[in-house]
Amino acid sequence: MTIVQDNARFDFIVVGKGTAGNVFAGRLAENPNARILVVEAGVENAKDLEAIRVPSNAMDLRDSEYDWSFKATMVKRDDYERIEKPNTGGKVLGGNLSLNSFTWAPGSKVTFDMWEDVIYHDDTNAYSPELKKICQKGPIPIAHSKLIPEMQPFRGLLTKAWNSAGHPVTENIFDGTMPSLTHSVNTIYKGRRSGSFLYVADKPNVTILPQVHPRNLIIDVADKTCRDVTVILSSGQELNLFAAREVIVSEGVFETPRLLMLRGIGPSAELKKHGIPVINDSPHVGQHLLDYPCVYFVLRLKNGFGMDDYVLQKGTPYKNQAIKTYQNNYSGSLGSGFLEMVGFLRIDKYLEKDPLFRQAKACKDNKDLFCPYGQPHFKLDFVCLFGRAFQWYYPTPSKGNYITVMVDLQRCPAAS
Ligand SMILES: Cc1cc2nc3c(=O)[nH]c(=O)nc-3n(C[C@H](O)[C@H](O)[C@H](O)COP(=O)(O)OP(=O)(O)OC[C@H]3O[C@@H](n4cnc5c(N)ncnc54)[C@H](O)[C@@H]3O)c2cc1C
Repeated sequence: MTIVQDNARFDFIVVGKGTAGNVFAGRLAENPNARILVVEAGVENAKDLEAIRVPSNAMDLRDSEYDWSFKATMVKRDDYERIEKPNTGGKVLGGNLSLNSFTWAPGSKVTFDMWEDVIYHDDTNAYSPELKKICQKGPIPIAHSKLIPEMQPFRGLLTKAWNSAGHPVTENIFDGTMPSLTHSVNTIYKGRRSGSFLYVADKPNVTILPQVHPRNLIIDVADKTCRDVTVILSSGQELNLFAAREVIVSEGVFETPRLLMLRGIGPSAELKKHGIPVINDSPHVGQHLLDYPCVYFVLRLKNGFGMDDYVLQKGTPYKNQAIKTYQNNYSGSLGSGFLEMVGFLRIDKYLEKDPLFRQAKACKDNKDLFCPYGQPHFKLDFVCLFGRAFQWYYPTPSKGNYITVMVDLQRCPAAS
C-alpha cells in the first residue's frame, strides 16, 4: 500500500492515470532523477487483475467495479425518445485502455496531411516502416491478433463476403491507406491485455497514489502556475501535495475539463455564469466534445460459427477445455479479444444516391463532406459472439452462436 504524507514533494504530479497519464509518467520517469507522483481514482493493481488481463473477460467489464459507469444523456424529444445508455469508462490504473476493445489502428495518412498546416506533423515518422514492427519491444506491447483455429469458419466466411462486395483485404494498414478488411492489431500480447499500466510498472521513481480524488488545484494567480494539488482520500482525509516542476491533468475527456473549469480555467463567459473566478480565459476547455456515433448489431449465427460456447456459456465442454488451455500458457480462445478482423469501409456509392448529399457535395468543391480525401467512412468490428457489453437490453442467451458487428462512424459530421 502506497503511503504518501501530507505536504509531500515531488517534481511532477500527474492527476489521472489513464492512457495519457501513464504515458506522461512513464516518459518523465526515464529521467532517473525525476520524482513523479500519480494520483488515480481507481485501484492500482490492474497488472495483477485477471478480470482485466484475460482478454476474453472484456465483455464483463461494463458496469463492473472498474467502470465509472457513466450514462449518456437521455434523449427526449417530441418525435424521439431514447432511454439512458451505459457509457463505459475505466476507473482503474490504465483508465479506458484497461477496459477497452483492444483495436490498435494508426490514423489515415491523409487526415494527418490535412492537419499539416495547423500542427507539427512529420509524415516520414508517422508512417515509418518501423511501425510494421508493431512495438513488441515497446512499453505497451501490441501484436496482430492471434488467429485462433476455432474461429477459422467465421473468418473464412467473413473474408469471402467482404471480397464478394468488391472490397480489398489486407494485412497492411501501416502505410496509412485505410479502407480494407484487415487482420487487426490489438493491445493483447501473448494472451494478456496490454494496458498503459505496463508503462509505469516497476519504475522506482514513480509513486502511485490510488483511490483518491483531486479536490483542488492550487494555482498561483500571479504567474498562473499550478504546483500544488489537494487530494481527498477514501477515508475523507485531505493531503496537500507539491510539485516542484509541473502538475499534469489527464483525467480523461469528461473529468479533465471539469476540474480545470472548477478551478477557473476555461471560457470566461461560462465560468462567470457559475460564479467561478476566472484565472485563465481559455475558450476551448470543455468545448468541442463530439459524439462518436456507434451502432451495434447482435445477430444469430449458425452453430459452429461463434465462440459463445467457448466463453460466455457456463459449463460447456468447449469452455472447460478453453480454461485448461489458458491456464497452461495463456493460449487458446480465452487469450483472444475475438476481434481478429476489422473493416474500414467507404460507402460512396450509397451516399451518391442521396440528392441531399450530392447537393451538399456540390457546395464543397465536389468533395465528400465526411471523408474528403479517401479516409474510411466507417469502422466495422466483427466479434463472433454475443456482445453483452454492447447489448444490454437482453440477457446473454444460454445457447446458440452469435455475431456482434460494431459500426463506428469514423469522422463525425460536426468535425467535417
Ligand atoms: C468501452 C471502450 C472501448 C474502446 N475501444 C477502443 C479501441 O478498441 N481502440 C481504441 O483505440 N480506443 C478505444 N477506446 C478509447 C480509448 O480507450 C480512450 O480514448 C483512451 O483510453 C483515453 O485515454 P485518456 O488518458 O484520455 O483517458 P482515460 O483512459 O479515461 O484516463 C483517465 C484516468 O483518469 C482517472 N480519473 C478520472 N477522474 C478522476 C478523478 N476525479 N480523480 C482521480 N482520477 C480520475 C480515471 O480513473 C482514468 O484512469 C475505447 C473506449 C472505451 C470506453
